[in-house]
Amino acid sequence: MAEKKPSSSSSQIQQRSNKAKKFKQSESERLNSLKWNSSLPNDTEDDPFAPQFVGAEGGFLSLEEIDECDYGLVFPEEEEEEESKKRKKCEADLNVGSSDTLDDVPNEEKKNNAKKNKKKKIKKKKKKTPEEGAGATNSSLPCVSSIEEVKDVSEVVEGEVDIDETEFYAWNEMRLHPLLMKSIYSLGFKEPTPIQKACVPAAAHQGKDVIGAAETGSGKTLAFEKGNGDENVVHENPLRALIVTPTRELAIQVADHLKEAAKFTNIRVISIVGGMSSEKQERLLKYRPEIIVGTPGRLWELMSGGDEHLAELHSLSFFVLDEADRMIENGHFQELQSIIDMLPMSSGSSEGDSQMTQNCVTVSSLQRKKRQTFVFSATIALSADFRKKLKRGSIKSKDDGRMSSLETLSTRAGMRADAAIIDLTNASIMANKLEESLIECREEDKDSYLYYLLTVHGQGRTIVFCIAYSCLTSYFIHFYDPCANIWTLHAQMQQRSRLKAIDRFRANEHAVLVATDVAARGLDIPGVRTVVHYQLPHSAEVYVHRSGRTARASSDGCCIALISPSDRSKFTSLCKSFSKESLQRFPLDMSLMPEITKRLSLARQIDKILRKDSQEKAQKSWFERNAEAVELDIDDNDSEEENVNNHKRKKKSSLHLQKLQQELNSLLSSPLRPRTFSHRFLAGSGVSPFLQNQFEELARERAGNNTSGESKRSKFVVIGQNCVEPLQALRNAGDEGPKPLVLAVAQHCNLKEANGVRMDLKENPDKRIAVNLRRKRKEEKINLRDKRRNTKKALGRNS
Ligand SMILES: Nc1ncnc2c1ncn2[C@@H]1O[C@H](COP(=O)(O)OP(=O)(O)OP(=O)(O)O)[C@@H](O)[C@H]1O
Repeated sequence: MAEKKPSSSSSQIQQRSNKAKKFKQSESERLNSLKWNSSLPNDTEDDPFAPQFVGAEGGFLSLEEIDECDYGLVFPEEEEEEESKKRKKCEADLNVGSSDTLDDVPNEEKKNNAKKNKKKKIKKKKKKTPEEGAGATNSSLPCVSSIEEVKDVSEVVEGEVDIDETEFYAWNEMRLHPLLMKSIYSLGFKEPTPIQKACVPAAAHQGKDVIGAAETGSGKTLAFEKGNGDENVVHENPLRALIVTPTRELAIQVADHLKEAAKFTNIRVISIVGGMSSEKQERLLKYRPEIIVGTPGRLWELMSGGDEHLAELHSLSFFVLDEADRMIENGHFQELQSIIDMLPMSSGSSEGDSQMTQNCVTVSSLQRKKRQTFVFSATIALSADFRKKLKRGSIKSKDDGRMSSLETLSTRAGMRADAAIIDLTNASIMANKLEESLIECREEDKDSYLYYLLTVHGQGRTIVFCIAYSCLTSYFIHFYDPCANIWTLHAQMQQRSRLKAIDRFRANEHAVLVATDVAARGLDIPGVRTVVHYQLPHSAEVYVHRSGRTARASSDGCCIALISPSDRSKFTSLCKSFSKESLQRFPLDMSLMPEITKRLSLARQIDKILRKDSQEKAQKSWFERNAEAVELDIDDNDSEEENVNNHKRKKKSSLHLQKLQQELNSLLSSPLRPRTFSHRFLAGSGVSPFLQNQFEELARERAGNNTSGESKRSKFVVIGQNCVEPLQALRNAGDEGPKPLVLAVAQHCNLKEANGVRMDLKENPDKRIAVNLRRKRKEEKINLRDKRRNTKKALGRNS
């Protein structure tokens, strides 16, 4: 019988695998001569994970030590295909799961992703030579056939991302894993931020624990992602990294960042947070993802419920506390304490302590030593005397009763005494490019000033922070913008609505988010230009985090605090904690305030009537419902006269309501007018999209009403628009030079005329007052002179 010839593709696979084996052999000889600097122990005898995770001389795997098979960098052997298929299925499920968890992802986005994937595939196909193409078809990972190719990272990414390798010099210096570098290229991060530069070598190359403090928006998330990204993949999928964050939104955001950073690897990331279906999360945990990001409450719920994957804390290589100082605040997160107690103890703790780990498998001391702990926050350094300790670089290994709770927690989490302590915060703790300012006003006028900021300067995204959501009553939100570019976020909302609010806020570049402090920490939404502190927070830390939602990642932004007399002392002590003498006052055009006050007063009256009505209805229906429940017939005991009076009262109130509504609508349909409003031109210190819409609406209305040729006189033209953001307004106020022209709406004029005529330059109120005074004095002088002349004349006549 003729011998069956192996198919050409299988012989190619065979050749490839032989080539890879030969290469590996020669590489391992070369590796023996390489030095590896590591703080980790060399003794790996009793460490079951050592072969996979620890380099030849301890620490992370070096680039030369990377086994390409673990990254899917060689084409899968035939017997591996089955497993690869299984894995892909799991991944697909996980993806479905995660998008389920965030099932508010707009369909369009999903479609775009699908399109992108398609594009990528086409690109890859084009690049492949015939031999490359043969084996690569089964790999879900990039088509790299040998480790030599992996070394030149730019080649791996070529064709998908435009790369000038020299631009990424600083990253290349860090010798990160090629697949991680690929993600960095695709993210377009040209160079590491200072905190990344400081943390990555300590964490990834020296294997150290890290306590990191750096300003908000400085890239701390990616600083600990490096540790995770340098991972190897193990087919038994133990839990490798556990990241704990204080809020659900932050956990989901960090998980998304990690997914992005690990997108070219097989590493799977899920978020475990409260407010979402725990059954679904349990199902996702069955796929044994390597990285879990979660909030303490739900994590502990599932852990204590006996989830197998979560109980495998002995396999943990990385334990991260993000926004650590928030989690140790008094009365918060008892669950975090419990989770930490489940961790196998580090070498710093006594052996006996490991008995505390009830659900955990008992592990060797070596495994415990191998776990790295990372603690991050922008405001760690603010807490008590921790800053001094950070500077001295002294973290005590034993609780002598004088440690701060953060130190206690770090120690309990197994933080080693030689942890790298990186404090990059400046004296003021705030982000470098953040401009702070304040508006002093009465408590009851805060709504008016907020309305002013949003209508006159509403460019870019704005977050308005308050302590309790109820302080900014719904009337403001409805009346400010009925076409609803304003969203709310607070803890009483359902989790799905919370995520939806964030998505919608992200989707519109001029949206407003009214939020409580659940949004203060960690939320990374690009394009937030302004943060308004409608109410001051209870602590300096929260002020820093709130303000840090703008001016992120080297961009600029501003925050404005509304300070009422009762806020003054709180604000002074807040400024003291940042060593600030004074803050700039936000420049205001007070001539707009009377009209704003009028609009708000109408809106308040309307809201009062509506609320009274709905309360009455609710009371009535409550009474009727209860009567019905006990089968009571309700007699209408009111006399005829009372009924008539009631009816009259209701009619009167509804007429009044109608009138108020009409009045408000007519005000809202025209732009804000300054007190000294010229019907020829209108100019302001800045025009928000909202105001701009109003102008345009008005111009359209005028054009519609006047179709004849003689309509020129009543035509509105919107010209010379040059929006002024709050930040710009602040900077202009500081400038000595002329203020920018902003907008002119010209009645009965053409563009030329409008440009040529007087524009209202944005003046500072003090200047205006001075001009008025001068004019008054001049008038008084003239009057006096005339009087004197008259008396002289009269005297002359008499004599
Ligand atoms: N090397 C980099 N180059 C450019 N942008 C980066 C870099 N690293 C991170 N970023 C971006 O900077 C933004 C802020 O990063 P991140 O959320 O990690 O900041 P953070 O320090 O954790 O802030 P916070 O203290 O407020 O939580 C993110 O949008 C991130 O994508």
